Amino acid sequence: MGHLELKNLSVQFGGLKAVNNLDLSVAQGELRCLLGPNGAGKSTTLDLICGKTAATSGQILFEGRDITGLSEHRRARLGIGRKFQTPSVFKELTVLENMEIARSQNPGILASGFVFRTHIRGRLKEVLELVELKDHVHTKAGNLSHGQTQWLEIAMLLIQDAKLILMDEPTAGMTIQETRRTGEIFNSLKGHHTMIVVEHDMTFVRQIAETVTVMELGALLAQGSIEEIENDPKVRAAYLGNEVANHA
Ligand SMILES: Nc1ncnc2c1ncn2[C@@H]1O[C@H](COP(=O)(O)OP(=O)(O)OP(=O)(O)O)[C@@H](O)[C@H]1O
Repeated sequence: MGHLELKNLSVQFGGLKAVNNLDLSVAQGELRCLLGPNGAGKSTTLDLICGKTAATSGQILFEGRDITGLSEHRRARLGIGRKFQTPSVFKELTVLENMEIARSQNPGILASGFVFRTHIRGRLKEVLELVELKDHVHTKAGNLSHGQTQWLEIAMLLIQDAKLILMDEPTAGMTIQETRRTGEIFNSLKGHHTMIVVEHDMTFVRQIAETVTVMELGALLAQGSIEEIENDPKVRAAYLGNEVANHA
């Protein structure tokens, strides 16, 4: 039994089956890369898992529990964290204040900041060190670089102890150095957090990949190691051929 299981999952928007009878099993602590051409249904799959979109049919099991009918909020409470493409940090607040809010999940609890600091200082330090923001705790989030803002968001999911982290193109807009560092961060999270990462940057995918799942037209096209995927004629025809051509 995987940490997360999608069984025959579908969602239909009007006449379009954006996700079509998808089966997927992701093990505890695994980092799964999700690839596929534009419109393949990758983001919609993340929407279905976090509860932003309701499934038309099929099942979603998280830690063995059927969460298909639960609200987005309830799923978040169970430890499913989503990082969207657009950052959702509070720009006027510092890195530390953003982390405090993430931890409390309720801005009203800021008043208990002292208790917060004493209790989770160790973990906070560890997380901020990991994302290289420990020297920026008093920097306003609005003054961080693009890469740092993305890392702050990841740190906010980590401090919430998200068990399953869903990320949609986390390296979009990052420099080569920031992308590489993001890969190192993800690699160090393996085994501790289950992650599903939608990505187009193949250099990054090669850096972090364990099992790779490729979608096309809402369905599973291929699954395997990065070598298997890159050498799969079906995948090359549907996706990687274009990617290589686009980035040549
Ligand atoms: N809320 C919605 N209403 C109607 N159609 C939608 C909705 N969300 C997604 N779609 C459609 O579903 C299909 C799958 O979209 P999705 O964004 O999941 O693809 P993707 O694989 O993430 O693509 P990309 O790589 O471009 O982000 C697309 O044809 C999209 O237009």
